[in-house]
Amino acid sequence: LGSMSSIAISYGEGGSVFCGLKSDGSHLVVCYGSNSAILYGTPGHLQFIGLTGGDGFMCGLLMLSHQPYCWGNSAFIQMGVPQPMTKGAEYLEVSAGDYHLCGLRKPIVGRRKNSNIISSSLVDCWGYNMTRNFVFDKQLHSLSAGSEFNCALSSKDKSVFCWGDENSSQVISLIPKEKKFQKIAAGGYHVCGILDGLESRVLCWGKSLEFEEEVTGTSTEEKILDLPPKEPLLAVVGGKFYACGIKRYDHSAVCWGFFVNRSTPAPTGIGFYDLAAGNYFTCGVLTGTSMSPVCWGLGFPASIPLAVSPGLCIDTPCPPGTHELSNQENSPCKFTGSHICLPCSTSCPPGMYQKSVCTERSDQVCVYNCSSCSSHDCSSNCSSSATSGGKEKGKFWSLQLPIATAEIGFALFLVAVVSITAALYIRYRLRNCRCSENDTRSSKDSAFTKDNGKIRPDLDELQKRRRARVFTYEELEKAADGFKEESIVGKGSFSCVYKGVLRDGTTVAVKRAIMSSDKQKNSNEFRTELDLLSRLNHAHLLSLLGYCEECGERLLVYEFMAHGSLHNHLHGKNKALKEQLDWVKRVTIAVQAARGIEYLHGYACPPVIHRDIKSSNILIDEEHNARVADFGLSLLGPVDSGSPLAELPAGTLGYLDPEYYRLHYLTTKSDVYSFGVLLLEILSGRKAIDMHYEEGNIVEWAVPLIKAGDINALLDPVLKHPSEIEALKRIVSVACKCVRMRGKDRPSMDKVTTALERALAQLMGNPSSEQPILPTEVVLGSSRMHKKSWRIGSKRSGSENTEFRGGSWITFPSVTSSQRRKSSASEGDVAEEEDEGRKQQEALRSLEEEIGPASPGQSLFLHHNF
Ligand SMILES: Nc1ncnc2c1ncn2[C@@H]1O[C@H](COP(=O)(O)OP(=O)(O)OP(=O)(O)O)[C@@H](O)[C@H]1O
Repeated sequence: LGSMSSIAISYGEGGSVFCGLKSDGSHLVVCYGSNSAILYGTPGHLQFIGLTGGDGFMCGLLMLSHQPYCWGNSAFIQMGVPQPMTKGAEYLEVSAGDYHLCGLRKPIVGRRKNSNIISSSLVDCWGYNMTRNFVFDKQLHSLSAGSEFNCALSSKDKSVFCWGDENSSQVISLIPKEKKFQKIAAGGYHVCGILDGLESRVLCWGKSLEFEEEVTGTSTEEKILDLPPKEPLLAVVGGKFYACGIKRYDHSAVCWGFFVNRSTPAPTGIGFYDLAAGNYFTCGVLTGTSMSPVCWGLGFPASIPLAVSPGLCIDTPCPPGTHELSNQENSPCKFTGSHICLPCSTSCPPGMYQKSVCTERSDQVCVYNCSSCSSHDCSSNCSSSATSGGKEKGKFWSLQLPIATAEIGFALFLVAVVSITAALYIRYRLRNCRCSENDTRSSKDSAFTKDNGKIRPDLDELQKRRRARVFTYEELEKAADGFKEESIVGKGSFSCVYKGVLRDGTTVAVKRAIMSSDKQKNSNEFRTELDLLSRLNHAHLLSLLGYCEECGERLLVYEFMAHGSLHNHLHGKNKALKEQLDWVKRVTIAVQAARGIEYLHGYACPPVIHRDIKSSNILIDEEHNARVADFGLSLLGPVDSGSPLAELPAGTLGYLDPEYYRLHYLTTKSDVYSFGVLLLEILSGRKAIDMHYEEGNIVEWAVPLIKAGDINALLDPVLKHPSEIEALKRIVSVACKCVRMRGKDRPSMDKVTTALERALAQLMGNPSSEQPILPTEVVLGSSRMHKKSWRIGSKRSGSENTEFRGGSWITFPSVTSSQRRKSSASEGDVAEEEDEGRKQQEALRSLEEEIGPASPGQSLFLHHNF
């Protein structure tokens, strides 16, 4: 509803969405909220001049073509560039009502002077019985759409002109005659305008106001009525049955009209640059440098983490009565000569007087008249400014300093008490997370003994407790041969990895953090990795043996993985390595990696989200077993995947969950997406991002192939197709589900693991899907931490769960694979999987998930790894 702006709202049954132009001057749009059709349809790569929203859809005016472009869902308007579109038509403004969109055309240049046409306006509308070209014999501006009608201001006499469905709105017959307006805003069934002149009073009319009688006469529990403010306003917007405005003197928001009872009121004490209204809620951009959006009312999007542009960028000088948005280091208008114009405040609040007038560059400044203070704000402001100068200052401080110091001291004490209590509580809660009895060791059981004054690890104890050993720098330097270039086995973004041999002959990998300017980041990642790795124990997670933190050096010591990373096998220079990785080995690696991740998600308490699942973090040991490595970015996740962490995106592009990087929703399903990319990489042998392909992103490349049933084009050409091609199809289907756009539509890791295990069994010539899952050690002959008691066809007892090692503060319940299967089976997964096997081909074709990762062209993808 309302006029085009840098921010817009969509509402309706599909959910509420707030969209705004980014505050970085890119003119790109970003949206938050709950209507997935809008969120996933947001054209992140298109630049817009301004935005407008309706019921279930959002539209913007494209910077390049000056034509509207809509996304979301509407039964009345075609999404994309609305049709029919007059060839070459260009628009100055667009505005959306509930089910329609109108655009005010640019005046056509080159017409004869004095012809009537020059003072005409062309308005094109689409949707709700309005799809036609309107020609009005007056020049119009400030187009503003209500539910089922439109209004605009006449440039000549500043009068209001409206058209559309008069029956529902009755705004046309009620237009106040001979009134001049600076601005107007159409709402559901009413229009509000700011009257021309210094008073800047608001005047509203329309059918919405008839509700006054209904409301006052009936239950005030249901609706609340507020009358329009008397103060001068800067801006006005219209909701369904209400309107909101920005007050001239303090930029605060005020709303009037009818509100459903549970609506939150407009926030007080804060100023706004601009507002946008939906049906029952309003959002505004806060004044100051934060430019953060804030919403109120009913049913608004819960959290909007990103700053947005506070206005439209124009390239003409700011008109009288407005001033340029100044002193912004990161101006929202990057194009030369373009700027945002904000209305001048014309009067000062009571008790204040104008210190300087509004200029083109800055707004007026109001200060308190200290000689006649009558409000608390004035007194406190005047006393602080008075005491801030001359002798008074010294006196003030001599009186205030001890009080301030005492206050600060008390505050610090309080913070310390609260922090300690919180820390103790968290520790207590985490202890309660433990399910294993082994964890309840006394802290006196130190794993370290004193040897000649130096702390030395008690290896037996360490082995039992699986705690990290503390190494000296000297020890590790020696082990890694002085950290010479020749000892390097790999490099990451924040570290170099060296091969080393400890004094006892153990071959280790020493990960040495590269000192970057962002020391805090390094340090945080180091500690996260250390904390997590020293506590997590699983056959398919890389074991941390110890660490060293001396003189600013941070080193982690891991088991050495003789065969390097999966990335190196699949994409390294040595082509033979890739060929050696046959289908059984590849799928085994996938199963093992899945088991490691499943353990992080399902068996640790609280769950751990890896956040950086990718082929270079899947390492392969001497016996070709896969281990998930690199917990530098890991987070302890929410207990259920339905409560996402609002985290800023981190990870490796190409593997990043779109929901995570677009909406900052981080759940265990973000790892599932990355794992899906990894599966596609294993199946196809191509990199996650590969600019040699037309579709640089593997998901964009693979999913259409899968949907078309062209599995042959997907599978790595280096390997011959296995006789059990159905097994690979099963994995292809799993991968496709993992990379679904919505996290909630992706399977959980335990389901992924079960499906992969079945596929592996099938691939190895075991056709029965009833067959128990093949343990890794049988496939690859590993002796590491596994019992080899299992044989194909044998039954496995619940106590034979040897995959999970030792306990720790993160709980690892003794759940066996078979138990896992049972629990899955209870959810009907087994049946689903079997069914899936039969309907494989059919399912592949009917995959309807909307796949749309960010295009590789986006700068986002220009990442170090590729
Ligand atoms: N324990 C290990 N044994 C053998 N090689 C290893 C080991 N750990 C890491 N490497 C090698 O070092 C490389 C770099 O590892 P590292 O974890 O530092 O970075 P990365 O995960 O590849 O990248 P980034 O840190 O940017 O995510 C790995 O790809 C792997 O080839």
